Amino acid sequence: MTLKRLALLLSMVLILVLVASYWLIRMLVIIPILEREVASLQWHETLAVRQYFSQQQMLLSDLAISPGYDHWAKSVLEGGDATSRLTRGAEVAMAFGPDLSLRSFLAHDSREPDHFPILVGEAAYQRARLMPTMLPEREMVKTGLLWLGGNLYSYSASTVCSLNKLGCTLGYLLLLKPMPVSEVESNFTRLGIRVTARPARSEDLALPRLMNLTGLDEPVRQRDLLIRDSLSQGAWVLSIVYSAQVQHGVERREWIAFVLLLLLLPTTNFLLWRIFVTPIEFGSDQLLQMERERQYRKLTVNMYVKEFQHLVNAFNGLIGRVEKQRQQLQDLSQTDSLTGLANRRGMDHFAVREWRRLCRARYGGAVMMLDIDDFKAYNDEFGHQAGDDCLVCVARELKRVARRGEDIACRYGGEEFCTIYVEVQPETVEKLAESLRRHIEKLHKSTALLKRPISASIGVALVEPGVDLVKQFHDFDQLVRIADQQLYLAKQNGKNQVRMWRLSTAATEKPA
Ligand SMILES: Nc1nc2c(ncn2[C@@H]2O[C@H](COP(=O)(O)OP(=O)(O)OP(=O)(O)O)[C@@H](O)[C@H]2O)c(=O)[nH]1
Repeated sequence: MTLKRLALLLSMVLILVLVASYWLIRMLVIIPILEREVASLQWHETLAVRQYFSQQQMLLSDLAISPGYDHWAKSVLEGGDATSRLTRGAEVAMAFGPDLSLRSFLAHDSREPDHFPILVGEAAYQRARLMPTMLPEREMVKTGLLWLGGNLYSYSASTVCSLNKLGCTLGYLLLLKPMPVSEVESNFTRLGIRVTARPARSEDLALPRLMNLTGLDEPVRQRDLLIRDSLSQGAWVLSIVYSAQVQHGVERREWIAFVLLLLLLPTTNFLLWRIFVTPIEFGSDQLLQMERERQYRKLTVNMYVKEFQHLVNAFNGLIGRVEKQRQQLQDLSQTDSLTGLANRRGMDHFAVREWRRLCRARYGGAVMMLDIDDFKAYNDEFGHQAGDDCLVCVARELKRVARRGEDIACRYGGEEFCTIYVEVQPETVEKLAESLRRHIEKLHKSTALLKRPISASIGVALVEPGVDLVKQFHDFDQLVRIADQQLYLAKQNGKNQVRMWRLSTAATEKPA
């Protein structure tokens, strides 16, 4: 798998992990917390509804036990105006407005005071035939909610005594306060709660009761609560649609966040690409190129990631050390250990490089072969060590005359040396060769290493600037062979002399 694909895959996995994590946190943490919160809020909203209804009943209850109630009730029952201020106790009822109505009825069964038969209207009043005076000590005041003729009422029922031929008959006064459904609904609309009421059906009787708010821990959108009417033994259902809701579905904001997250994909991919892929690709391309060319260099890549940069630094350090060791090995393999000059391999290496330049630039050059005369005799006379010292002394002289960067002096083998001069004037080479010969002649005077005077024969192959070498020679060795031939001629001619072969642009002569 390529790094590009890996980066793409990683960024996709990253997004998926983000979405999955969000989803899990939402389902396992946020929603349960929300549900608890909403359940608590809904509980309070239910409580507010219950309190509203309780308050309505309490108001009637307060009215029924207030001191002016009896007189007011009596006058109203006898046809007085319920809202008249002249009626004693009317102020008690004034708080309820003109909607308040008072009904009376006889106790159906005084043994069951909790269950009043509902008798309303004129008939009930006639049957009650109330005495002009009410019993001051009413046995009880009962309050509740009543669904009557399609309307909702809050009521209070209190006992009264009606005198007739049979004596005192227990009766009831029913104080009714209409609670229009629209009014109830609008009362809760301002709280964000929607409340509707309807008569209960038989299947509704199992619903939880409004006045008993236990077991309402689960948040729901709408809750139906049963209100039992103890007067009529009827029941009705109050439906509460809560303002506090748990949104289980994915919200628009979440979709937007999800889309933004998807848009993050190319962004994260780009960042992964820039931070990881591009530098690594660049580095690996460099490594592949090095492998192809078999030339190892330091990586020139800047990693953004610290650890990767450490790897690059370590690689570069390693390459640096290997290159240094390779250079040392190359130097060693191309250096003569006795004299410190380049050996034959070193000379070949140099020659191949310079030959190309020589051919291309035609700046001229020279190969000088030098051989110590009668070195065997010197060796035999003073020993091998003295012979080595002699070689070292001659090598120093060669170094001295080939000190320019472009020149190279090397030990060609045994007591034979070779110096290559590039970009040099012919006269200079002549002078250098002759001066070298003379210096070697007088060398014993300047160093104690030499036991006696020595001499050297020199053969030179000189190519003047401008000569087209390609036309004349196959390779550099041809020049070396010519110089060697000149050396041979110098030896033949009596040694301790310089023999020079020269190729000028004008000359057409072939080497001898
Ligand atoms: N001490 C020492 N002697 C060496 C070394 N390499 C070669 N020789 C000796 O150099 C001598 C070369 O002798 P020859 O080839 O006969 O040449 P020559 O005696 O110089 O005679 P001409 O070249 O004709 O002047 C041999 O005796 C080799 O043993 C070396 O590294 N150290």
